Amino acid sequence: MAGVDYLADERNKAEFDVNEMKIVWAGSRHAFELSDRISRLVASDPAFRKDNRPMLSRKELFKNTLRKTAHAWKRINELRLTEEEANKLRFYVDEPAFADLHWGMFVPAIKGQGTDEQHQKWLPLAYKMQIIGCYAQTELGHGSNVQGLETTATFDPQTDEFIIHSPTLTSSKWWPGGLGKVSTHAVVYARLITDGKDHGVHGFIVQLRSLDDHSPLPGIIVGDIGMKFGNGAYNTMDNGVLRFDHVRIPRNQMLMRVSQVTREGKYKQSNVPRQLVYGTMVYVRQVIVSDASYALSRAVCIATRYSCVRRQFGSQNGGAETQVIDYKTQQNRLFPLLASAYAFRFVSEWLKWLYTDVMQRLQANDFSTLPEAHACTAGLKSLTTSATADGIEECRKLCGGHGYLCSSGLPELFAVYVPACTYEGDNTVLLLQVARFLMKTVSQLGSGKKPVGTISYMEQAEHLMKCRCEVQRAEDWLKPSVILEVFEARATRMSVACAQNLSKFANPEEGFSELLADLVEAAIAHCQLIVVSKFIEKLRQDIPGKGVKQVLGMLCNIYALHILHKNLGDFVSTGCITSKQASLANEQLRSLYSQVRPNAVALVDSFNYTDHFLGSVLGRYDGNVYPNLYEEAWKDPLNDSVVPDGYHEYIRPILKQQLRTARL
Ligand SMILES: CCCCCCCCCC/C=C\CCC/C=C/C(=O)SCCNC(=O)CCNC(=O)[C@H](O)C(C)(C)COP(=O)(O)OP(=O)(O)OC[C@H]1O[C@@H](n2cnc3c(N)ncnc32)[C@H](O)[C@@H]1OP(=O)(O)O
Ligand SMILES: Cc1cc2nc3c(=O)[nH]c(=O)nc-3n(C[C@H](O)[C@H](O)[C@H](O)COP(=O)(O)OP(=O)(O)OC[C@H]3O[C@@H](n4cnc5c(N)ncnc54)[C@H](O)[C@@H]3O)c2cc1C
Repeated sequence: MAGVDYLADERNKAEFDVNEMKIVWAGSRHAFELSDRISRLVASDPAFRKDNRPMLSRKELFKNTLRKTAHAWKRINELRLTEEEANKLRFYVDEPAFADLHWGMFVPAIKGQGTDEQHQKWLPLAYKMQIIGCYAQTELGHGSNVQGLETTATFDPQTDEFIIHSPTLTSSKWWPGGLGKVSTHAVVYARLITDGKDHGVHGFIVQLRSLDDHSPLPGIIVGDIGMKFGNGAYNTMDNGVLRFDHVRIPRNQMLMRVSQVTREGKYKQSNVPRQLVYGTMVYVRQVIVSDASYALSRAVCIATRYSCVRRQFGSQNGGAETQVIDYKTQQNRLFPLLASAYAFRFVSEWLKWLYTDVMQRLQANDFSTLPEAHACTAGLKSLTTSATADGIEECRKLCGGHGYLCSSGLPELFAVYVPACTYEGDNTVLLLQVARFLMKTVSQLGSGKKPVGTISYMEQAEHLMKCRCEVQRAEDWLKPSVILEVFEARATRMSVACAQNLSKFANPEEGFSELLADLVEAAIAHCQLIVVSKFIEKLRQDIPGKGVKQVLGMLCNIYALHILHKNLGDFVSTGCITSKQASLANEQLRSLYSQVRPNAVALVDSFNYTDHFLGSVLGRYDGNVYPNLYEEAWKDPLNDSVVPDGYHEYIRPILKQQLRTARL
């Protein structure tokens, strides 16, 4: 029945002001209004339809993405959208496309690594999309090990040019999004060679295709790397392969903010750290943390609404069966994910602030916070994307069999999302960067160098190494100071244990290699502490709206206690808590699930997702799942005819044969 809200009872149970929570989730009233307006704009435009994606062939899918991207660009210009609005529009269109890399990596790479002159030349062209660019770093042979890249950029002083060359098969650029079929230009990372000397990896702007007919320029071989995981999903993106055969570019197309090559071929370094060459990755990792909260919240929204609609067992006297959300097992799987979505949202807001702060400092030649920004973006990218990928799959399972249908939206969400664990740095490799940062910090304790920012808790290392958790009753676990101290103690003890074990090796690098698995765990403990502490910090702010702060407090405690429960081995073995305190934490967790239960649907409504964006029959706002699931099935092309194509060739002969056998 149209217009009936099957989730109305659930919505009536809410104990907080949903409209105020929507503003908290969005970040501000301005962000909420903008998001709300743009998401409706996209949802109401038939050109942005996306429910047919799983049915399309790769070619159809890709052309469809080109059409949508062109339509989005047209609307952005017609409506004179601001950069913020245009980014939101692309977000709600919800289809990975070359434009993500153009705006998300090509433009930031030029901004971050180019000189003022290079900005003046290239940015206006890129802003108007008169050129389209991608970020060509990874090669067939090397992705994680950026210093191992093989592409060369050799300076030719005769002609004042660089010669870009792919000396081996493994030096072929491989993976860059937007490269395969669309980009006219790329920021290419290559080893800079002047006068026979290798100066390591630097960025260069290289034109790949003609601006007249789109054909590859001489010396360039370029194409798509082929079909990826899942139908539809990330196959809207033309991840590409690229080879150079002595391609010449003018000297002024080397991005020269960090280092320069003079007309005479002299290599000079500016007064800035060479790691700024990696700056675009720091920027995107920060964006990816924010994306994690959105992807996880989508899956959680679908699973929560459907868990309220779905009933199994427990009917008494012919009454309704139990809503599956009322099973404690369902709550124990779902509510920590709901809490994680909020936790990741808040930590990503903080990370955005950190990134902006670092950028402002860099402008003033203050590079002191760069290592911490690198560790935080790398670590949180790793933590949040791994948890989100696992969380989406868990949400699929929480929806039982129907979760496996494409119309649930979950298979595609999972397939699109999982590469986030790999791109912008493999998650394990990134955690090892955090571990290096931690080991450096521990080694400097007592040297007079004060740990600052997210690592400042290590200043109390002496106390944290021996403190005892004061929890005696389950309610004691609700105290933020208790949770913080326990997480700080665990992180400190795990890092210090690694450092002590490292010191037993004569060769530190050998020790690091041997202890990789422990180091990764110490890094995770540190990152989880950051997420918990930023959630607690958020709750210290003034948060208006009836019941909003209270319900966020419940989610914060669920996030922390669930992490504690899942990592009991760490907490107990490092002596941070006793097994009795662990069981009290579990008791408190169960009680928190009961408190959150009536608020569950309202908490996912607060994400303010349109049905278009969710793209899920199971997650529909009105909860009217079954008739729509039924209707959706009939739309499958297999149901276009009653007797399937192939019946006469393949089914009938078998049946006839069986008939003959049966007669015998
Ligand atoms: C608002 C607009 C929104 C638009 C949309 C945005 C789109 C974004 C959404 C994303 C969605 C989809 C797009 C996917 C696109 C994917 C793109 C890519 O994958 S691009 C390729 C990414 N590649 C990697 O991430 C490679 C991973 N490897 C590395 O980063 C490094 O090489 C690393 C970290 C492993 C270092 O290795 P190594 O030990 O060899 O390091 P070095 O010797 O080079 O340096 C050591 C030294 O430097 C410090 N360091 C390292 N990295 C950084 C950094 N990034 N910043 C600052 N400092 C860094 C390191 O800590 C060491 O310091 P030290 O003091 O010496 O210990
Ligand atoms: C969908 C997608 C989009 C992408 N888009 C782009 C793009 O636009 N531009 C671009 O340049 N690149 C892009 N990439 C490439 C991406 O950045 C790399 O794939 C990523 O950095 C991982 O590197 P790798 O493939 O070399 O993995 P590898 O490093 O080969 O990893 C393989 C395994 O080895 C392990 N490993 C590697 N090194 C270590 C170590 N030191 N210690 C312990 N374990 C280790 C890893 O944990 C992993 O398990 C994209 C990739 C994907 C999947």
